[in-house]
Amino acid sequence: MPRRFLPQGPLRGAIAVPGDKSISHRALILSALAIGESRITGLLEGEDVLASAAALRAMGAGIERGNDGTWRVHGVGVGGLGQPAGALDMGNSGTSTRLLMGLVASHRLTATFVGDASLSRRPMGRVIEPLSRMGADITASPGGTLPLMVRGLVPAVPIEYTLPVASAQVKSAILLAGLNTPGITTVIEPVPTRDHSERMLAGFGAQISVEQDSAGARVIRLIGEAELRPQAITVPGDPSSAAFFVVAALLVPGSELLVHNVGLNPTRAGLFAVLREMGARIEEENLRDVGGEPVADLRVFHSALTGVDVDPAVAPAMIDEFPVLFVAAALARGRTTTSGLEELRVKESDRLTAMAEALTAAGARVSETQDGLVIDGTGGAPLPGLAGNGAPVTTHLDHRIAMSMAVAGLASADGVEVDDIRPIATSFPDFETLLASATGQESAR
Ligand SMILES: O=C(O)C1=C[C@@H](OP(=O)(O)O)[C@@H](O)[C@H](O)C1
Ligand SMILES: C=C(OP(=O)(O)O)C(=O)O
Repeated sequence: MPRRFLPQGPLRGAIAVPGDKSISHRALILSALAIGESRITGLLEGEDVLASAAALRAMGAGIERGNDGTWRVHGVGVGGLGQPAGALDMGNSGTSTRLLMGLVASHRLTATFVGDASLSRRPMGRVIEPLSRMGADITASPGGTLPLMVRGLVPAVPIEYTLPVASAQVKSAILLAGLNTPGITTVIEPVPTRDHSERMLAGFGAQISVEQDSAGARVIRLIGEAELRPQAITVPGDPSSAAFFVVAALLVPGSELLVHNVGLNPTRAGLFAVLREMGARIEEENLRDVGGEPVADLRVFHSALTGVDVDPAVAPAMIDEFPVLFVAAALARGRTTTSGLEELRVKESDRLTAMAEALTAAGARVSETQDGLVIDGTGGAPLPGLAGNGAPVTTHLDHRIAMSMAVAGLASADGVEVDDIRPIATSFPDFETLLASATGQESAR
């Protein structure tokens, strides 16, 4: 389904972003493993999270949405999941796949994981390797991709595993497998990644500790055969969704937008730090704690941005925000360079190539390196855009490419046409409604 995103006037007023996708997956999974009823408010009702919910239901958890939007989950206890009747359809969701593979690895059941064309290209070897060491029997398609089958082992074998790639999904898969494994499962993380699993496991009563070793790596230890207590969870707003509105408000002259309910966990907030370094005026208001996570409202003002060299060390804390950062860089003054971003090539699309092609088509000056993009910005002038003259940009079943190029369209002279906006529903079903509200277009729709 194509859509043309035309230049718009300022973004004003206030919006609230939907629940955090990473935290929503974890809230459902841990609730399904607690004994008794958990309640979740603010759950992201995007396709990715709903794929996790459907899979957990298929393995025996009771999961219902109340009319007031609260989700009730009847957990079956650690070790209590049962054999699903059919294949588990993970749709477009890497997080669902990798976390649930971890869960199945230490349960007495066999599950087949399938997904869409994008997910079926993504590497699963990174979870197959440690989960096989724990005793799971995993048969994957050539290249270690979906469809694949996981036969869990009970009792599984605890491992000590140093992450070869900075990946919260791999870390979480091992910890989830460790929940039903006797003994201590240890994950060593040389580069810190998002820590929602650790925080939420502690909240559910698991015995988990995090220390730094002498080399500065995080050492996470989980005592297995855990008993989880049901919780009432409020999911904070997703900084990865807020990112599109923050960048749009920075780029469109005259904007002043209040974005309510933005999760600011330091392992997720890298984009806001980089944007401030580029000269962005982003103020934090009403800093508070929601569900064990720091949250604030962000007041964002149109700002003149200057290109920067982005330190690769910040990458894990903004790994999903690079596509929209590239849009900000395309309108900044001077050059922005990024490096150390090989992981972007194995997301829903190859996000380096996809964004280089899309931004170039919209008139930006971009060159692609092996591990990053180099972008020479317009100095605040709108991108030429490509409405009406040229093929629509290709989003490759990648929601973040679609939303990033929508933002580029707002900040362009002629608009940007995106070939397919359907993937946006995987993480941000209300994106277009909120965009219409922030740009004052509701009545026109
Ligand atoms: O654990 C998570 O919830 C996620 C981890 C990241 O993936 P990697 O673990 O592959 O870096 C991120 O890109 C993804 O959107 C969500
Ligand atoms: C990479 C992403 O998600 P997943 O890995 O869950 O598909 C994302 O949302 O940008």
